[in-house]
Amino acid sequence: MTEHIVVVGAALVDDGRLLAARRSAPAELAGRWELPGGKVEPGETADAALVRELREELGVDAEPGMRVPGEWPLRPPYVLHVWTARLRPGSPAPQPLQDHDALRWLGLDEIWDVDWLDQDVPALRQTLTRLGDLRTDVREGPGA
Ligand SMILES: Nc1nc2c([nH]c(=O)n2[C@H]2C[C@H](O)[C@@H](COP(=O)(O)OP(=O)(O)OP(=O)(O)O)O2)c(=O)[nH]1
Repeated sequence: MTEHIVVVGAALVDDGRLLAARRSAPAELAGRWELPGGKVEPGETADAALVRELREELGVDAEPGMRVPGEWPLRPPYVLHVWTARLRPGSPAPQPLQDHDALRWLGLDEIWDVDWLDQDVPALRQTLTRLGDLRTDVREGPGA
């Protein structure tokens, strides 16, 4: 039986915008955009991993919200889970400290303006249906 290892991606929302992060490594992923996050460590809960990864990668103090239903396959043995998150009051603004070389806050009409990792596109589509205010008027994805 193949064990899945969960990668948590944060749908970090602030002021009606979603944060996208551009990967700086490894070479095959560099330049593509993703939800910030990372691997859940053994014995760690997903929401704890999310808070840890966002602190390490972005320097923010984040509060996890809800898990977006679904699981998206990445390179085996990894699978992507998405959680909504927001910045706690007083959190520093995100900076690309680790793993990323650019960040963008995307408004409603900008979600599909960046070159998301292919495997993130279905996860994002599902996430957008769960994001309340961000949902309205969002196009359905590349080619839609
Ligand atoms: N964080 C994140 N990783 C993603 C997404 N989509 C996607 O394919 N991945 C892949 C990239 C990596 O191969 C893997 C996550 O690894 P990572 O490098 O972000 O995780 P990490 O910080 O725990 O890494 P590590 O250096 O400790 O091994 O999942 C996504 O939306 N967010």
